[in-house]
Amino acid sequence: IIRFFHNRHNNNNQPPGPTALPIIGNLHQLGSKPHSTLSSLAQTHGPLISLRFGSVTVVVASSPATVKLLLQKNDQSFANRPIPDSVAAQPNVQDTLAWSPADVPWRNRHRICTTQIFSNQRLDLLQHLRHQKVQQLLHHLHKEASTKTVVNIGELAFATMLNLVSNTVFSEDMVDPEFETAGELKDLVWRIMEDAGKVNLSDYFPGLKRFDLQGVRKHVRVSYVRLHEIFDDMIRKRIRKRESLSGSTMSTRSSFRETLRLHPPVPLLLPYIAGNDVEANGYTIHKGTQLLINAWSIGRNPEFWDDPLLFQPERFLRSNIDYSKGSRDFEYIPFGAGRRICPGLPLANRMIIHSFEWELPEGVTPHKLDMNEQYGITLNKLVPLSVIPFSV
Ligand code: HEM
Repeated sequence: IIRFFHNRHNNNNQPPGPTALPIIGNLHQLGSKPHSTLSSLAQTHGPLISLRFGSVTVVVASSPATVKLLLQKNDQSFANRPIPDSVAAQPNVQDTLAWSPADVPWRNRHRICTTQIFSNQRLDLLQHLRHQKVQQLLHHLHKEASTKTVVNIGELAFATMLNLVSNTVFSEDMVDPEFETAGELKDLVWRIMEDAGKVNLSDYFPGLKRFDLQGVRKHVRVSYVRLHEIFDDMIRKRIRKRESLSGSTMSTRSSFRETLRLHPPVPLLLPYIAGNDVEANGYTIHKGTQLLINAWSIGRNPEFWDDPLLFQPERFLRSNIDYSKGSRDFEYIPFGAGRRICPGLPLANRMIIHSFEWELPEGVTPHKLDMNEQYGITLNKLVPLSVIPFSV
């Protein structure tokens, strides 16, 4: 009760929002899809809203301009994250990059990630290890397949990547009426990726010295560039062929980006906490307030995206913006933004898993797939996708 009156007293100039009940605040309003509820509330109250989750005051930003203001202009004030009790209960939370305070050790570890672990050069060099892991995963899936027949991707998901892959490759692409034509593309991807993954390139490419790392790197990079060029070229041809751009295309890269726009695996990013009072849009975000960023809502905002609910990978090809690192104007932020942006982005961007062949279980057709979402810190499919892996 003291907290309730204390909070009411402190409400001065907070961003607007729905009325909060004593003790529970707005928790009863969130429902099973908070990202979607918060998006609707933003339509009523504006792009910066205040709520109370129990005794915690939370501000939610739902427009690119507010995200830019908070995570770029005021990035010092929002450098830290509140640690939820459920996370704090786990061992060594302070040692994880995601939840540690933005102090000098965090900065060093973040820098090591960017320069040593996820740099393009390092990712190129370690590609063969990732291939090995994929092979192990495939092996596991085959064993599963021989015993259980159907593999539940939902259960296997290591939250972000596999969800994303399952959303992109299975759900949206399979709905494409021209999906049959993907066979040719798959052969092509397979060939190029195999080239890129050859460990001992000297056997494969005469003239390349065994330990000529420079050459290996060059080749690997060239392979990726070639892959993307070929995708882009195929899509352009298709665009020319069919003046109307409805339906999906077969570009892996654009399909991944489009999937991330419509189904961002971390819909509210990870929470931030205000280190001091911050003025935004004429309101005050008080020190200690939690900040959520609704990336899900921003990706579906008709002000920034034409026909936002349609799955149209072509939109990324038509745009001149370089989306590989998010966007300058903050309308595309599936990896977050600002100083705590996801350091795994370069790895996620190139994890095109190409070794899988899948079938839907009998009686299931692409059009019947349920694309509804289930909320969690990572967004899952409400009905997990079941598929049968075969012939690798
Ligand atoms: C599709 C794949 C992925 C998506 C969509 C994704 C998304 C995100 C998002 C939204 C955040 C929070 C950013 C913010 O609060 O502004 C984040 C943080 C983080 N991600 Fe990722 N991520 C992906 C893959 C990866 C991978 C592959 C790694 C590492 C191997 C990784 C490591 C991290 C770490 C360490 C943080 C915390 C950064 C910090 O707070 O300093 N992520 N990610």
